Amino acid sequence: MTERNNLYPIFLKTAQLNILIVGGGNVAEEKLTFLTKSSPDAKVTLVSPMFREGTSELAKKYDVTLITDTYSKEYLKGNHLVIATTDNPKVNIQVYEDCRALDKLVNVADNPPYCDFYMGGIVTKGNVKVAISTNGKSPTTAKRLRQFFEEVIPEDIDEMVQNLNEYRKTIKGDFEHKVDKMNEITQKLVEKNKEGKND
Ligand SMILES: C[C@@]1(CC(=O)O)c2cc3[nH]c(cc4nc(cc5[nH]c(cc(n2)[C@H]1CCC(=O)O)[C@@](C)(CC(=O)O)[C@@H]5CCC(=O)O)C(CC(=O)O)=C4CCC(=O)O)c(CCC(=O)O)c3CC(=O)O
Ligand SMILES: NC(=O)C1=CN([C@@H]2O[C@H](COP(=O)(O)OP(=O)(O)OC[C@H]3O[C@@H](n4cnc5c(N)ncnc54)[C@H](O)[C@@H]3O)[C@@H](O)[C@H]2O)C=CC1
Repeated sequence: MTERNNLYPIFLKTAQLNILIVGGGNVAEEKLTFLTKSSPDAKVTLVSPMFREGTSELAKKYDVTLITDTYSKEYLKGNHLVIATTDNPKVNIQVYEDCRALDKLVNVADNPPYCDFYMGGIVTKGNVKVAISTNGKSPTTAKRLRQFFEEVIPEDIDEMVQNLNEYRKTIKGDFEHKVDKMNEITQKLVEKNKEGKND
């Protein structure tokens, strides 16, 4: 049987969660860059003996706290999600084990077996967000797909979402009637794609 991706994507309300990144090097900066690009309201703390200049810049721009120290278990307190990015595999695995013991979700960025979740490729257009994962098999494919969808999803998709949001408030009747109406007026979206037309 061919393999399939069994991961379940969820859309986290980052404004009401605390995220800890352990480490302050290239990988930490990459993860922080994509995290804040998608979720500028994310509350993030980094703990590391050293930080890159770009990381300090991001910390000034967003809700990011930098703690200059080596990792210890105490830093997990108050954090819901943890991402370990140090260049010391023993430290990363320690972070993983400490998190599992406390039922916190953890990602060891360079080590898929030690991830409860993966960071994905992300496209945001107004209220619409698309997240992409290759099941950890090819991050570069996730990046290319992200770039592809950034191109093909129209910039005005948010206008349609806003209009439909207004319209669904105006439909009278029971739930079933509303569902039928919403399905009816959005039917053309999928029909067009089936016929390969874009206008
Ligand atoms: C499993 C996962 C765990 C996680 O980090 O969450 C993971 C793991 C690893 N990444 C590695 C390398 C690279 N990662 C990228 C880029 C991204 N990686 C991201 C996610 C993930 N990376 C998760 C799986 C997601 C999925 O399911 O598809 C993205 C999508 C999101 C993000 O980083 O936030 C972001 C693109 C964002 C964007 O552009 O939109 C590039 C490309 C580049 O930078 O150009 C390279 C270099 C090329 C290469 O090596 O392929 C290595 C090898 C390290 C080594 O060789 O030692 C491992 C470890 C391994 O696979 O074993
Ligand atoms: N550079 C890359 O693009 C990739 C690197 N990797 C792997 O990921 C790991 C990290 O890579 P980089 O970020 O490039 O390394 P790096 O050397 O740039 O950063 C490592 C960071 O970890 C911090 N650190 C070390 N011990 C610590 C501790 N006890 N507590 C807290 N922080 C600590 C360091 O101060 C530094 O900020 C390496 O194992 C590397 O092989 C994996 C994928 C890609």
